[in-house]
Amino acid sequence: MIPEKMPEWLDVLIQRLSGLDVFDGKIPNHVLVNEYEAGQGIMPHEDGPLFHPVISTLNIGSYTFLDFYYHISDGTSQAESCAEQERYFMSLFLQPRSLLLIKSDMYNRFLHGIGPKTQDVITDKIGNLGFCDASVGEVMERQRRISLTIRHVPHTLKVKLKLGKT
Ligand SMILES: O=C(O)CCC(=O)C(=O)O
Ligand SMILES: [Fe+2]
Repeated sequence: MIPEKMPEWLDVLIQRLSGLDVFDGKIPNHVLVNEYEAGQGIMPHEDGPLFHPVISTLNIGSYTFLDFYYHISDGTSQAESCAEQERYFMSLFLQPRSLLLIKSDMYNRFLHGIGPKTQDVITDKIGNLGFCDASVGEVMERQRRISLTIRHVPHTLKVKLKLGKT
């Protein structure tokens, strides 16, 4: 990764996050902005070793659900199946204006993804339901959502990127 100066509006957020001391004293240097219209999701994946050991996501706009799945190589009976549905572990309810931190087992042992849905029915498979403004059986409509995934990349190149005139 080639380092570039953060836009000021992101710098403000990064400073506030750094103050929470969730990055082990490091200053986050990588931000991914994703936009989802209702019905758009992201396939189950792992973020890999580059961003290990913690990723943080600020949720803006709509709520969504982040779904967790066993790795095929996990060694548990659920993981033996290749079918996504059977490898499903649980979901987290991501509320608007909330901050999500993924680390430890949730980073290492599970894939995460967002289903391409426009509507959700709240179930008891939601790990953080007790902390959310939602109850089992409730039906919710997804709207446009923007996520800022803020991470620290340990190894960056020591060159500056020059765009435009040479
Ligand atoms: O939008 C999100 O909350 C998840 C994004 C994500 O998992 C990723 O970009 O790796
Ligand atoms: Fe991810």
